[in-house]
Amino acid sequence: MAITPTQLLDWKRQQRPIVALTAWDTAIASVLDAAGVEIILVGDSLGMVALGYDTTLPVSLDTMIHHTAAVKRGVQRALVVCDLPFLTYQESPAQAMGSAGRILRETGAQAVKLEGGYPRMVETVVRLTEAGIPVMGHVGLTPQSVHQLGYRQQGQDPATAEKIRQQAIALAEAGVFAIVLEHIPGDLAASITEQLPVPTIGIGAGPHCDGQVLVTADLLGLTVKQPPFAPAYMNLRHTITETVHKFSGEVRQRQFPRLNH
Ligand SMILES: Nc1nc(=O)c2c([nH]1)NC[C@@H]1CN(c3ccc(C(=O)N[C@@H](CCC(=O)O)C(=O)O)cc3)CN21
Ligand SMILES: CC(C)C(=O)C(=O)O
Ligand SMILES: [Mg+2]
Repeated sequence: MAITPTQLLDWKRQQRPIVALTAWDTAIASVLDAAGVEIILVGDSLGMVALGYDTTLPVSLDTMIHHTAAVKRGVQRALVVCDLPFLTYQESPAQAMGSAGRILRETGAQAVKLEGGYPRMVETVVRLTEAGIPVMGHVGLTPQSVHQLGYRQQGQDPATAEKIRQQAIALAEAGVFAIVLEHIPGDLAASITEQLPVPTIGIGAGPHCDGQVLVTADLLGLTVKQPPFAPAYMNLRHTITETVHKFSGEVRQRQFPRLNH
């Protein structure tokens, strides 16, 4: 049975933590899905990790659709969420409807995610959810605003902390089924999590969110430069390097292929 946004709401009520990870291709998506991850996010961070850009801003809607369709083909159970990329939704609710509509129709993803909160995104979230499109919010460090915010932790002083809280409340009232809280103090995330009726999914937001998300390449130790809040659970760069060295050695010694290959 596929995971639904409604189910995740129940999980919050039952205080059952939600596991979310990113993917951008069929191979990794199918492994994450079989391993029991609840949410697979096709994050626009793929622009940085898979495509080598310095920021997420160059990622296009066509690129997100291309990768999300690949991810969806590898997934049976997890909820597949696609990031709306920079300037494909901020202009107007109508623009957001067009972009989200293409994502759902052309990829089979069940939901979209957008960055930002009150007042700009509220009307957009209302319109999308009224049209039957589940929306995930994202506040705190919003990487599409890197040229205003940098990649620093947000909400350190009481005024910006309060602004982030109000954005989260407004998004929940507008109808998001979950909200990503990125790179904010743990006590702020804990207090927002307690206050909101919808699940919070933290990244660099402490242990008291309803779920956690990481960029899978960070989790696996494949990223060149990890964000400070993203611990590598293994060193995949090292493992791949050793394996390639082993293969290279066998080719150069004419040990590969062996007769049984
Ligand atoms: N691989 C990867 N993982 C991520 O979590 C991620 C991306 N890419 N790309 C999109 C955004 C960018 N993220 C980042 C990137 C860097 C920092 C970071 O280094 N922060 C430092 C220094 C900030 C500064 O002053 O520039 C910090 O101490 O907060 C944080 C979040 C999170 N997101
Ligand atoms: C880090 C997550 C929340 C994200 O937005 C992304 O991967 O693009
Ligand atoms: Mg993103």
